Amino acid sequence: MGSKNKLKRFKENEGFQNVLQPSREDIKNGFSLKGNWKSHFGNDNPIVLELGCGKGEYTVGLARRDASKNFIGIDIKGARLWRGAKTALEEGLKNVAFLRTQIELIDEVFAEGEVSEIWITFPDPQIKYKRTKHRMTNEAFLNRYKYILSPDGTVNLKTDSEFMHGYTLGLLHGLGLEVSYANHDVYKNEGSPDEVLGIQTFYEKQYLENGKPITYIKFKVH
Ligand SMILES: C[S@@+](CC[C@H](N)C(=O)[O-])C[C@H]1O[C@@H](n2cnc3c(N)ncnc32)[C@H](O)[C@@H]1O
Repeated sequence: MGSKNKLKRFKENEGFQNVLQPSREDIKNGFSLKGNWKSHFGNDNPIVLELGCGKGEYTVGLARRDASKNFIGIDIKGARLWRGAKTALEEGLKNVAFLRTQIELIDEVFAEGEVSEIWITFPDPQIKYKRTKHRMTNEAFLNRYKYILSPDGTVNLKTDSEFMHGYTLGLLHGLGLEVSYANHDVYKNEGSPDEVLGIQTFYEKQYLENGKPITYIKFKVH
């Protein structure tokens, strides 16, 4: 995408009421919506997050299917999440928001137990050892998810990366955490939930065109 187009999207994001772009200072000084997301949505419905949402296919796709929950897509790239925000506005989806921030700050933007479910969709696997700290299912991230999730909250990981799939299963096993469901090729091996098969992301479509198997794990962190 050209820089002119990006700038146009950044400008539009500023006017979208479903896009929140707190500065690092806003967050460090005590983010106003932390523990108070119901004031943004005007209801107390369960909150579901999509982390590293890109264009927000899961945020929008799940929101279309379930009006009884609120969905928040989080990504640092404003020009990408613009796509999901624009679609949600065009379709009048009131249960959608996008938050432009670092996932590392997640426990500063949501209060303890404020979130009911997390989707991690096609994260960069960060295979190199020195990149371990950026891997979105490492132990430090799992601890952040544990803090913001309600006691029966769940995490969903959908990825093309066999490395990420195996790494996460191994880590969960080592930590004694419950894996509710795992599938290493969701379109070949039956049994995945409808929302796993029925919503495809931008990256996923590219991986599918190249014949890569798509994996899925549903797990708990408490
Ligand atoms: C491989 S893309 C996947 C995007 C989308 N989920 C999809 O499947 O099409 C990973 C996304 O995660 C975002 N991301 C990676 N690390 C992040 C971080 N620490 N905080 C916020 N966003 C991050 C990137 O900006 C990128 O949009």
